[in-house]
Amino acid sequence: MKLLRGKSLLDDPAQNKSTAFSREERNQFGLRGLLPYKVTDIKTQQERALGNLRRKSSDIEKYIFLNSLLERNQRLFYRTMIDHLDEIMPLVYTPTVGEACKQFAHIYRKPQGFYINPEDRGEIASILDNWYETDVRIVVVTDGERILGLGDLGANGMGISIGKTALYVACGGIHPTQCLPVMLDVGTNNQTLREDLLYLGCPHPRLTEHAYLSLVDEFVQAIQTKFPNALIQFEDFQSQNAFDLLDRYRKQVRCFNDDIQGTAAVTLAGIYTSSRITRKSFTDLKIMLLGTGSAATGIAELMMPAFCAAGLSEDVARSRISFVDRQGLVVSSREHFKPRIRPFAHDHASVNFLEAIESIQPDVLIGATGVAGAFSETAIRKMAQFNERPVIIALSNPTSHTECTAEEAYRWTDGRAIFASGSPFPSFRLGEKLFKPAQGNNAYIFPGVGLGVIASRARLITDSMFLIAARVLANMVLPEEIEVGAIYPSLSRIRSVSHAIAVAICQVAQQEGLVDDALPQDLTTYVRTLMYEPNY
Ligand SMILES: NC(=O)C1=CN([C@@H]2O[C@H](COP(=O)(O)OP(=O)(O)OC[C@H]3O[C@@H](n4cnc5c(N)ncnc54)[C@H](OP(=O)(O)O)[C@@H]3O)[C@@H](O)[C@H]2O)C=CC1
Ligand SMILES: CC(=O)C(=O)O
Ligand SMILES: [Mg+2]
Repeated sequence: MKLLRGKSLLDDPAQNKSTAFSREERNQFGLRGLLPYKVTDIKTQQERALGNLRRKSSDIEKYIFLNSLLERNQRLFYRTMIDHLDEIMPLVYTPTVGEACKQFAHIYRKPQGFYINPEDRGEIASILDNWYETDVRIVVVTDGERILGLGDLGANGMGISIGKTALYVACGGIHPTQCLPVMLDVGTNNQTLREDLLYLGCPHPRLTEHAYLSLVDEFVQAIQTKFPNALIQFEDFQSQNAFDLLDRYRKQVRCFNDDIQGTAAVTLAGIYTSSRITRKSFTDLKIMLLGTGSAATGIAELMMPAFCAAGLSEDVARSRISFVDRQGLVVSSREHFKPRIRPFAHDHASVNFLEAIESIQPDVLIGATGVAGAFSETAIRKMAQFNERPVIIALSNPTSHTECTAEEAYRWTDGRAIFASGSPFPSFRLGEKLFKPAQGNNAYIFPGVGLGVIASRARLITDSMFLIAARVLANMVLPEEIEVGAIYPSLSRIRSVSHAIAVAICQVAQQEGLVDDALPQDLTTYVRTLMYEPNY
């Protein structure tokens, strides 16, 4: 790290300690006179930061404040975030990041991350030399076409890459210098954005077909060349591209798609835990998915090996999973199918969503539609008619797009629902009973997977890694959490979750022959020593 002095030192977010510079450091680094008298510690700085944060009157103002703190003093930002995850994660990540993406061009202060656009074609590898860090291990890339449930936000989608990298650091212990958020700006089909004077992305329609794919190819190749130890996380791509790119690279490149694979793992973990609460056997469960996009399809495709590993035949496993789309239950008599959904079509009469619930009587209902209110009162009440404890997982983000709220799920089931949602809901009291809804978000998975891949230097990222991540996550839910109906561990333990997932990923990587150099015997200690702890 380059040794800085004076104003340059105070302006460098990675090295700045601000008022925590000691008298000796102030002397040594030419800081005398540039700081007020008192030397404070990080805890006191945190108090000031939290006070300033809490004085802001809206979440988007809090987001702006936190972002500028990150730009001022990286260690103070991450220490505060880690110590106050319940309060800060919803401001840095969903739901606030959704609003921040919508307003990205209007609240823009300073460049963060890396922007690539079609004019960079043929030069991506060389312009990556402009990135000022050399040991990049995590690349989170989006093209902004499906940001949360908000649709095409073009280059404004950079907010999601930035938010995910903040979680890699805070929840997964990856060093900030090792993370690179990327916006692959291929244009936007969002006319309103294109006409917005302040919009900062390429104001033309999206690249498609060969022009699109060849740019992504060049980007992936350039990352391989420039940062050979990095993994690439594809985030918030439109569904067809998401699957096409994953299929294209997953056997050659250390990469995964978070919306497909990370979401599948967190949902599977929730399903495992729910059967501890309902005392139903995992292999008896019937799962119904509303939506047939990246998240829902990924879940079904990971449920299959999970069911089969638990003893079901492929046919029986498949019969336990049903999809509902805009037309109703996906049935085999249909003429047109999405290819990945066809295997899950049921030999069943064509019925609408409500009739499908009534007829199939699923144990678990999962929403991945991006549509607010897609779980109606009638749908939830039906689930509660034949399930003592209906499992309702409303994955869609941000909160304004959730299939149902926590309060609705509990009220409409007289408090019997086992509920989780993509974005957080506050605790909720119904009569005497206090409910603490859990957050079913891939944030429980990708930081640990990333840490494990960094630790093992696994060449590829496989489905077995997501299966084990789900198992580890489920096993970490405590009896007292089960007691209040939570199917995920408390967020305050997310770093331990990531650590445990990473250790398991190292083991799988070794078993699958994806590791070149032998790993230390004591993986638990080894992985822990890799985890970044922000302190001065
Ligand atoms: N909690 C978490 O960790 C995660 C949450 N998500 C959230 O899940 C949501 C979906 O993401 P993703 O799968 O990637 O998005 P996609 O766009 O790939 O899929 C959305 C799906 O929902 C379907 N759909 C839309 N409206 C309805 C409706 N009224 N009835 C039935 N189906 C409907 C769409 O149908 P059609 O194909 O016909 O348009 C499409 O199949 C988003 O809100 C996202 O934020 C995603 C990843 C992780
Ligand atoms: C959580 C997430 O990845 C999404 O909503 O897209
Ligand atoms: Mg996503």
